[in-house]
Amino acid sequence: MSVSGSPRFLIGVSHKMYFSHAKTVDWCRKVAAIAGEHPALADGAAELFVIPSYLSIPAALDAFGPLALVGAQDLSTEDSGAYTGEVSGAEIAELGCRVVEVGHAERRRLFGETETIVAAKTDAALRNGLDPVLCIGETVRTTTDAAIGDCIAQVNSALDASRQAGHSGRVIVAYEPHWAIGAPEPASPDYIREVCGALREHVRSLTDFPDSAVIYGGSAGPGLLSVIADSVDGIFLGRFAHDPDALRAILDEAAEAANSSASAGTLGTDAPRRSNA
Ligand SMILES: O=C[C@H](O)COP(=O)(O)O
Repeated sequence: MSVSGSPRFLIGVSHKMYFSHAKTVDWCRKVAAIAGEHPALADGAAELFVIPSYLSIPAALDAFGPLALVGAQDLSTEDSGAYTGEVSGAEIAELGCRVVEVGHAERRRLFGETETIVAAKTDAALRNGLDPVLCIGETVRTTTDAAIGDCIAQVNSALDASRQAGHSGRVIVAYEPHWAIGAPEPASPDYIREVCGALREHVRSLTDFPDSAVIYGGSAGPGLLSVIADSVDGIFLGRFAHDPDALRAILDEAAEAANSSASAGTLGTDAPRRSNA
């Protein structure tokens, strides 16, 4: 059975700083070959986005063509000027990127990114026509209620500058509990379901940011999407997508989960509302 309408699951991968340029090119070619023949992408069950290092963006764009959205791991708060070492959203968009990561836990923890900077970067993405992959999450393991409160506050804070400037667009909220990043395993399925379910409800109420979505990241890998599919719009992968075959397995899961929800008649309610895919 094929899935009609908007892609049901966003499957994102960030390479962080793990790969050399040569390794990135090799990975992109292998994953593009998988994506080109995978029914999940052909049927609209999944949409892939790939975030390599800045220098490998043109090669990733070449390797994937229309098979995946390509993005950057960070962007400047500014669009041009005397900001040595920075890369603007304008240039990222000019290259053909469609998404950009903002506020990843590692940038907050290692590079001092504050809520104010995250909000400025989210706005820089939106005003340049890029979908921010807005990374949020509680720093320490806590109750789901506390995590939900913390995460909703982070989403609202990140969107504040754009609201004031009147900029809107699709925001891909990547819920990544900091304690689950770089860990042996993800947060438990029940924990993810509860937090992502509440976040999804909140994000769907943000009428200034239509088509927005909530995906889970933090040691995600094969086997996870199948058990959290009812509560998320996708997953965000790091280390456990380094093997291209792992990504194939996750696309298999996306196809199966999308077909099950279509058979159960829940696709219309679960599917992220999309306009620019
Ligand atoms: O950007 C991706 C996330 O931080 C997850 O990374 P990880 O799966 O290697 O923990």
